[in-house]
Amino acid sequence: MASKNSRRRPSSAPNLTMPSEVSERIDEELKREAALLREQKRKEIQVLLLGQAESGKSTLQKQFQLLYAQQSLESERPSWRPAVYFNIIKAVRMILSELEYEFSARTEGNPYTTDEVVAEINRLRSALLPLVAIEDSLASEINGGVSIPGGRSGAFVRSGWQNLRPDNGQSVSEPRGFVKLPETANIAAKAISRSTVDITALWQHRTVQRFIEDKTIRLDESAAFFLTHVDRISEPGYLPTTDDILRVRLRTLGVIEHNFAVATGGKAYNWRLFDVGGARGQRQAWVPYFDDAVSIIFLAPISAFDQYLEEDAKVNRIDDSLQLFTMICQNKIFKDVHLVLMLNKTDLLKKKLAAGIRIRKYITSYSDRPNTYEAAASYFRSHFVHSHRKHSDANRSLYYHFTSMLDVKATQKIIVDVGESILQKHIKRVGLI
Ligand SMILES: Nc1nc2c(ncn2[C@@H]2O[C@H](COP(=O)(O)OP(=O)(O)OP(=O)(O)O)[C@@H](O)[C@H]2O)c(=O)[nH]1
Ligand SMILES: [Mg+2]
Repeated sequence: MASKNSRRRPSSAPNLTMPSEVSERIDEELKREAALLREQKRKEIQVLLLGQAESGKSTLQKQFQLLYAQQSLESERPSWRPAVYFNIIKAVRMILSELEYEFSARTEGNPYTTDEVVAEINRLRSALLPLVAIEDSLASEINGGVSIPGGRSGAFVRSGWQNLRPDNGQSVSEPRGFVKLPETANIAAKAISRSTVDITALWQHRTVQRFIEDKTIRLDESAAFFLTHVDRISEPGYLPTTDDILRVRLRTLGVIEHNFAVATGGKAYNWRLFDVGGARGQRQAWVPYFDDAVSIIFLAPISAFDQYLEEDAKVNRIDDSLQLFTMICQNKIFKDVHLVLMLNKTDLLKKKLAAGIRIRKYITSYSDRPNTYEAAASYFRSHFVHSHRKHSDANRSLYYHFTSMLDVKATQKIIVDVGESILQKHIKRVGLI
């Protein structure tokens, strides 16, 4: 009996029945495409690097690059020069503006803000003014002319930023490995070379050192390193060392994908690492990348107990990190994700504790626990582990590591270990496709 539908079809309607060999060919093609896609998925390992701003995500990505794509790091090395100059200029500007503020409210009898000190600093300020004036245009050159929504200033990186150099040609008279600097970076290089003595005098000034010690002046974490190495950096043929590259601070904007070909057990895998901007305003950009991730590496800087968010000065950075981690543990979309926690910046934590900074002053619940690295590391770890236990799917394990992202040897060992466990998870997962 004819169906209702076929009765309704007008007699002029085309006959959609295909010859069987055509339909078989299409079936074959579809199968081939599906098999190709499956094969591609089998080879592709997607990993998200998550964590608040300055937690060390981009530094971990650089360590992956150093381990699995040394060649590409070599070719990018010259691109980091403007960023190193930017880090130096920003630090000088921050020191000078903090000093200006402190001097405007100075009190009688303070040996660090006497008339003589003010006169010395003012002389340095005048000498360094042309250098500081370059900061914004250098940031804009590094950013490729794009500014951060919301008007926040500074330099950041986004996808493909290394190729934004307007001129990376090499002339025959220049030494091998030398790459022409973009215009403003070139001006910055010359200004730094001319100002090396004044930068060092400012940096080593007893008032500056004292204000840094008592946190009147707060600088980016790598500022001290670059200011101490300004002589080396101001040399004409300067090329950033690996240590310089690991220390450079540039904010990540949006999500940047990095690909690494890694051979394991005779098989080639394509690791797709997604490095995200960690500031609060950036976090909504993470969402589209959640679905296909086999693993999340979450970075929590445990040295940040005495620091507050740049986005919200009332929020302690460890609190923010823990809240963010809790949200990730709770999110059902991640219930089958391989979760790795890197309790990062342990070198800085040790340094702060050795300098006598007391955790209890910033985190009252730390109470009268010893102010030692072992006690602090275990305390912070237990908070993250507890949050995971409380909010995660019961079947999901948490793999954690204490890390210092500037230590190449130790970090690479961790990357290999973590990589193996992520690969196991991946194989388990694709086995089900
Ligand atoms: N001392 C020390 N510094 C670190 C460590 N990890 C990262 N840093 C430094 O901390 C700064 C911030 O690191 P990034 O990797 O840029 O931070 P991020 O998480 O990518 O930050 P956003 O891109 O803003 O989200 C850089 O200057 C790094 O050199 C660490 O373990 N120890
Ligand atoms: Mg980053």
